[in-house]
Amino acid sequence: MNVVTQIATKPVAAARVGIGGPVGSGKTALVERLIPALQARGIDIAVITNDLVTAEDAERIRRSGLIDPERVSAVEAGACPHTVIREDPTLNIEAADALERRFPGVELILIESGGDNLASTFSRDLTDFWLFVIDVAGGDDIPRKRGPGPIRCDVLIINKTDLAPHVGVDLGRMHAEALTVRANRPVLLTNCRRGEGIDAVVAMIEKDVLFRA
Ligand SMILES: Nc1nc2c(ncn2[C@@H]2O[C@H](COP(=O)(O)OP(=O)(O)OP(=O)(O)O)[C@@H](O)[C@H]2O)c(=O)[nH]1
Repeated sequence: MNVVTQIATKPVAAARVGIGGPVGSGKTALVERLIPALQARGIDIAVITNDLVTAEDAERIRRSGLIDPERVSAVEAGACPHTVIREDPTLNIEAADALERRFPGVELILIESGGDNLASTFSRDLTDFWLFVIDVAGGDDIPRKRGPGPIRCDVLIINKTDLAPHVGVDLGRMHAEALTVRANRPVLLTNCRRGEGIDAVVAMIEKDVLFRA
């Protein structure tokens, strides 16, 4: 087989999108909102979750009925999950490769992981694009703390916008400060409880990850 034929017949790998952020910020809730929204756009997806010593998040998504449970893989980090999404992402790369072999049409793999609070980042060997989820109830000073997660991610998601009035957060100011510390790179607002703001996240994935018009 010549080189041109080899390239033409090589299966196209799925895009890999990381979803990181502090414990409880709403990463799994975002995945649960993204699954039906992406499927409605005809996007073939699979999911990987990273947990410390359990498969809690994977089990929750499998039970949700939103996706074929076989399309959900769990990586048990055994240590702080940032180890397996940044320092040595071998386990996650193997899990993603296995999903691609099993589901050859898969176009997008969502890789959820908590980790080192505001310091967690994804290795570029693992992900093509990554989102970092913080939440309003965690405090409006989070963007100002300039953690590597909120600063370096491709898009910062500020979730739980519904809680702003209850925790005394000025959402407009928090959004503006997040844009400032990120030098105007994308910041999106979501309410995963009610599904608000999800369309904008899907549109960004379609445009910037899947390169669909
Ligand atoms: N009010 C409100 N609650 C939310 C929202 N998104 C998530 N939650 C709630 O916040 C809690 C944590 O959400 P999860 O999706 O489990 O958070 P997580 O980041 O996946 O948590 P870990 O996997 O433990 O790191 C749950 O009780 C959710 O129902 C939101 O937009 N608004």
